[in-house]
Amino acid sequence: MVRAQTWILAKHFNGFPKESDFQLKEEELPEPKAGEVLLEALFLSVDPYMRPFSRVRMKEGDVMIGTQVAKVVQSRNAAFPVGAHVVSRGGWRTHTVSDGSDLVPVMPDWPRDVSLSLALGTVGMPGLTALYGIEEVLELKSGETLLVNAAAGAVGSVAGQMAKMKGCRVVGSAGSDAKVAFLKELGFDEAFNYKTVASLEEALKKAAPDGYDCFFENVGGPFSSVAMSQMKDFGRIAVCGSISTYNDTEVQTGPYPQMTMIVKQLKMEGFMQSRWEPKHPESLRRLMGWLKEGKLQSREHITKGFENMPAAFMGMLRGENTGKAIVEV
Ligand SMILES: NC(=O)C1=CN([C@@H]2O[C@H](COP(=O)(O)OP(=O)(O)OC[C@H]3O[C@@H](n4cnc5c(N)ncnc54)[C@H](OP(=O)(O)O)[C@@H]3O)[C@@H](O)[C@H]2O)C=CC1
Ligand SMILES: C/C=C/C(C)=O
Repeated sequence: MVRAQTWILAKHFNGFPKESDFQLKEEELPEPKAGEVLLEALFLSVDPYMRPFSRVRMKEGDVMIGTQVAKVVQSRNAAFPVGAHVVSRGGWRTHTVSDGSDLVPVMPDWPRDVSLSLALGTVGMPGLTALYGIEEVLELKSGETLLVNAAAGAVGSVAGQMAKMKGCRVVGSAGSDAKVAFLKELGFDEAFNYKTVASLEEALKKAAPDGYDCFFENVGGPFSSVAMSQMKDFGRIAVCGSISTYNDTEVQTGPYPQMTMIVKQLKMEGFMQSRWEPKHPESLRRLMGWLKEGKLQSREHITKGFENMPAAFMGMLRGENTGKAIVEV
């Protein structure tokens, strides 16, 4: 018998999440049956989607949704032997009994000198999101100018670096001066702190006086409207996320984008990285290749202790993370 800890959604979030919306529970897990494995979590991912998806995909009392890198500690499933590392969609749990259907083995030949936590970040779902946004949605081309917001985060930092690899001019916005310095370290051509600039419009104009060919949108809300007005004619916008709206209790309205889109003849496409799932293995190999070649830098914001999952989640929503937010058990 193993005693597992889980974090439960005690109460649907109303506005910004509170400590009391979560509840830590303990349970005794049964021994794995034929075809099952017992997993021990090593690293848990802290992702923005948990905020909006908790509302549509969860009910109160459910284990918080999420992915983790886990080690197989008991196995009655030949596909997942003891000692294997997997990415599991088991949620906020220290231990999980799984029949294997929600498990993806960590890439074979994962280098010893690369932390397995990156399978939740640069060489995982956020890295894939950046890659598909840049290549499949924007079809970014050499010489183009790209704007990325939430640029110092897990997705934005990879999107910006990929654009640099493609020979683009890249402008990033982020919420602190330390994050702006990080973006410069990554090779962004221009970066600014959207919280302290006197005018977002002026900051965007100053960074790219001729406007933007492409916009990798992670933030939504008022930032989006201002950025849209700075697009070049026939500009392309990849709508990846809308984090500035996730905690809203009332729907934000206007300014409405239609006239700007018509006059500038813009193309705007929302996407989920899961659309390209068949490409994931090859895409992960490409991300790992760039990492090993030193073309892609990766930063993590690691919080220690499973008991700190809610704090890490709320901290990420407040912008405390530079790079990928992770909890190490
Ligand atoms: N479509 C898809 O398939 C996927 C979409 N996403 C989306 O991509 C975006 C980035 O995700 P990810 O890289 O994992 O997260 P990050 O690592 O970027 O962490 C979230 C960051 O969002 C910023 N932020 C929080 N609140 C606001 C706000 N009100 N206004 C502006 N910025 C804010 C903070 O940075 P700062 O200090 O700069 O404000 C914070 O650090 C999210 O919108 C997420 O939902 C992520 C994965 C898949
Ligand atoms: C899969 C992730 C989706 C968002 C919106 O974060």
